[in-house]
Amino acid sequence: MGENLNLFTSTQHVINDALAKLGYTEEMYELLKEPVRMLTVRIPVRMDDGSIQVFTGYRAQHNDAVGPTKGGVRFHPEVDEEEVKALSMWMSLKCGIVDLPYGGGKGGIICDPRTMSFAELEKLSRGYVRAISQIVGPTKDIPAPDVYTNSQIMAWMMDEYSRLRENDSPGFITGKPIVLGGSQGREKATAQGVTICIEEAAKKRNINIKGARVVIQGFGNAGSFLAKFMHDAGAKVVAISDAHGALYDENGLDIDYLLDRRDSFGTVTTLFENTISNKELLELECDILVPAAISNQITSENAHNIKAAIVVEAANGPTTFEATKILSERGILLVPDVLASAGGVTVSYFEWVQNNQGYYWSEEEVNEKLHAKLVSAFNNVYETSENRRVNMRLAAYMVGARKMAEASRFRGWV
Ligand SMILES: NC(=O)C1=CN([C@@H]2O[C@H](COP(=O)(O)OP(=O)(O)OC[C@H]3O[C@@H](n4cnc5c(N)ncnc54)[C@H](O)[C@@H]3O)[C@@H](O)[C@H]2O)C=CC1
Ligand SMILES: O=C(O)CCC(=O)C(=O)O
Repeated sequence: MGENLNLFTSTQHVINDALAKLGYTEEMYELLKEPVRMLTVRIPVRMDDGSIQVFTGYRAQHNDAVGPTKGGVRFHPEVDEEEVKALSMWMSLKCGIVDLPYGGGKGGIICDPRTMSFAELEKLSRGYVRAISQIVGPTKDIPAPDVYTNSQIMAWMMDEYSRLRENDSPGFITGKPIVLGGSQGREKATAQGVTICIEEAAKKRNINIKGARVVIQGFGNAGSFLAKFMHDAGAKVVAISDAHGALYDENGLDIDYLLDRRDSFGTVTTLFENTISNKELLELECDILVPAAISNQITSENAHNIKAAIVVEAANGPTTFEATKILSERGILLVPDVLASAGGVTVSYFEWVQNNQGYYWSEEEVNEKLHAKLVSAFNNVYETSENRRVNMRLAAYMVGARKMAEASRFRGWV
């Protein structure tokens, strides 16, 4: 039988293992094995040429025992229902790992924003909010940015929701522009969280970040800010990539120049002639490898060829479960997505808290609180992995699942 590349069913396997290790019954797995709610919507948009295009969108809410559900909205041509379900389950785990009062949610629209005008994107964003408005809200389910969505799209969505409710509702969505109630530090938060995990993982492997060779797949929100943080910390970022290819320089790339030249979709390699493939990038000699783009990048086919000592997953689902096993057996320290990429939702939570209280914090305050949460989460997962003799992914699932399982039990659901 071939490798399981289905993100949803492979996630179910690990949740099942995690719950069994924690001593929960089969009934708890029955509850947590898929989202409690899944809405599919069709959104008609009048395009600039006068034609009508009907887009398909989703919103999945995995488990709301702990509190309202929370998670980003992805605009991408390859969005599908099972992927959105898996992404919502990972959000529940992330919120458990960093101890936020949320369950997991996630949304997506099948579209390619790179080929759409500003006006078309605005209509699509507003249409999506109208279509899902019954099941979302500041105390129900709070969206945020993800792949190919940004603060402008969050602003349109917040405005549409506020108009529908006839109430200014900044707490409906996070990742907003600062002037509309966004939080200091949210834009860079995912990369900050990944950086904190890299620092903690490097300590465990006695790697000095200064001078360490770092390879990053993806140069969007997560990847590009991470490249900057690593560069500023004295690491040598030897390769980065986008959807079109990768750039490699064994002496280190000029990150400030690349940041200056990348477009709003995280594309920069098209400006260069000398590129390598994303596949080659993953197998480069380096100390730290960070997949920060899309899912299913490290599989049983290339896991044996990964040269990094540490793999830190900024992206959601970049490593298959079979590849996780191979990397762990090879002694590579894998920091899983549900931990490494939790910086984004952590600062989204801070944004929501600030919106609810109407009082705003400085960037230093946000970063300090983020640092404390991520260091504690990393060490909790690492210790669980050591003490229970399980790999870091299973350990993270154990830590993440416990809170929602307990909340579900206390509510009398199981
Ligand atoms: N933005 C956030 O706050 C968070 C993002 N993430 C995850 O991080 C990953 C990246 O997200 P963002 O940086 O926000 O997205 P983004 O839209 O800002 O950037 C995506 C990057 O991935 C590249 N890419 C797209 N398709 C690719 C392909 N087939 N092969 C190689 N590269 C490709 C794009 O060219 C771009 O550089 C995703 O898996 C996302 O779910 C996770 C937690 C929070
Ligand atoms: O900021 C958020 O609420 C969610 C971010 C997200 O979608 C993710 O962590 O995958």
